[in-house]
Amino acid sequence: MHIRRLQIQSLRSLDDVRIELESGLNLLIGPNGAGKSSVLEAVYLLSHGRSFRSGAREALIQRGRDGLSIFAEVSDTAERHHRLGLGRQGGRWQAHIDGEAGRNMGELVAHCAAICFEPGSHALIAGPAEERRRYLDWGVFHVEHTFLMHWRRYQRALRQRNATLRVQGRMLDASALEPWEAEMSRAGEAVESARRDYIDRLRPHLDQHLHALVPELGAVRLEYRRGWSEEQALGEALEQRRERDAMRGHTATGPHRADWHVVFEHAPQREHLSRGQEKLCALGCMLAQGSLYAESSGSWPIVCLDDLASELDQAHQRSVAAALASVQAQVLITGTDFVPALDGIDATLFHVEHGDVRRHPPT
Ligand SMILES: Nc1ncnc2c1ncn2[C@@H]1O[C@H](COP(=O)(O)OP(=O)(O)OP(=O)(O)O)[C@@H](O)[C@H]1O
Repeated sequence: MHIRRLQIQSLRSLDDVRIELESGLNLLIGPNGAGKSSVLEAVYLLSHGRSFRSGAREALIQRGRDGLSIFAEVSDTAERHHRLGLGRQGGRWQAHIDGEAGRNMGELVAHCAAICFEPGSHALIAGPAEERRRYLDWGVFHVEHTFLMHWRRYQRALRQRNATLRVQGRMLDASALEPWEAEMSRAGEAVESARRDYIDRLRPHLDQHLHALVPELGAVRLEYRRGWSEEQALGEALEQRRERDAMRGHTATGPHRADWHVVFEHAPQREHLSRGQEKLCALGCMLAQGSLYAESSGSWPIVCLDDLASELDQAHQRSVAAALASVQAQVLITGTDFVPALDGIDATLFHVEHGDVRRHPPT
C-alpha cells in the first residue's frame, strides 16, 4: 500500500502542502518545528482517525483557521486506487472516499493502513493498557473488518450498563442490567475471539522482529489477558460482579480491560528494560504488525518513522532501514539532518521548512 499524492490544508503549520510521494523510502528533512512530524500526523490521521500526539483535537487546526483537511491518493497491491479525504470542521470529523462524502471513519481507515513509530511510541510497552488495546484492535480490525461492529456494539452496551449501575447504586435491579449484559456477552465474546486469533497469528512475527532488534533479551513470550477470568463466560462474570461494579459505578471486567505484554527470557519484568530497549520493543511490535498485515493483505502498510536518528542508535537505524527496504514498504522517515544510516539506500528527499514541503531535487 502506498500514498502517491498527499495534500494537507491547515494542519498545524502545514498549509496548502502538496506532496508526490514515492512508493519506496521518502526522507523528510528539516529543522525543529518545521512541520515534519505533522506530515506523518496527517498520514496517521487518515489511517487511524486520530492523532498519535496527545492533546485537543482542535489544536490540530492551524491557528486562525476554522477547519483542516487531508487528502490522499492511495494505491494497494492490486493497483486499486482510492481518493481518501478527512476533514475537521465545527468540532466534527468528516470522511470522504472516492468523492463520496459522509462515509464513516471505519470505512476510511480500512482503506489506508499505516503504522507509525514516533518519540511517544515506547508507551506501547511502558504506558497504560489502553495503548496496547489500541494497537491490538488496529491489527484485528485490518484482518477482520467485522471486528469494529462487535466492538462498537460492546461499547454501546457497556455504556448502558454503566449508566444503569450508577442510577441504581445499591438498589440493584437485575432485570434492568440483564439485556445490556446479554448484549455485552454476545459482542464481547466475538471481540475476544477475534483478538485471540490475531494474537496467535502475531506471535511468530513478534518473535522474528523482536529477535532482530533486541537479541540480547533472549526468547520472547507474548502474555495476553482477556479482561475477565479464563474460567468463566463473560455473562457469568458480569452477573457475579454486579454488586462490586455498582459500588464503583462502572464495569471493571470484560474485554475493555484486556491487556498484553511481551516478556523476555532475560528481562522478565517491564522494569528490566532500558528506555532504549522499550523503544526497540515498541518498534519490533509495530514491524510485527506490519508484516502480519502484509501476510494477510499482500502488501505492507505505510511505515512512518518519526525522528528516527534521535530515537535509535546507528546500528538499529541501519537494520530497520535495510529490513524495510527489502520488503517493499512505502516508508516515510523524518529527521533534522540526513540520516547516515540510510547511506546507500535509494531514498527520495523532501525539505521541510516553515510548514513548506519541497522535493529535492524538484521534479
Ligand atoms: N495549531 C497550530 N497552528 C499553527 N502552528 C502550529 C499549531 N500546532 C503546532 N504548530 C506549529 O507547527 C509546527 C509543528 O511542528 P512539527 O512537530 O510537525 O515539527 P517537526 O519538524 O517534526 O519538529 P521537531 O523536529 O522539533 O520534532 C511547530 O512549529 C508548531 O509550533
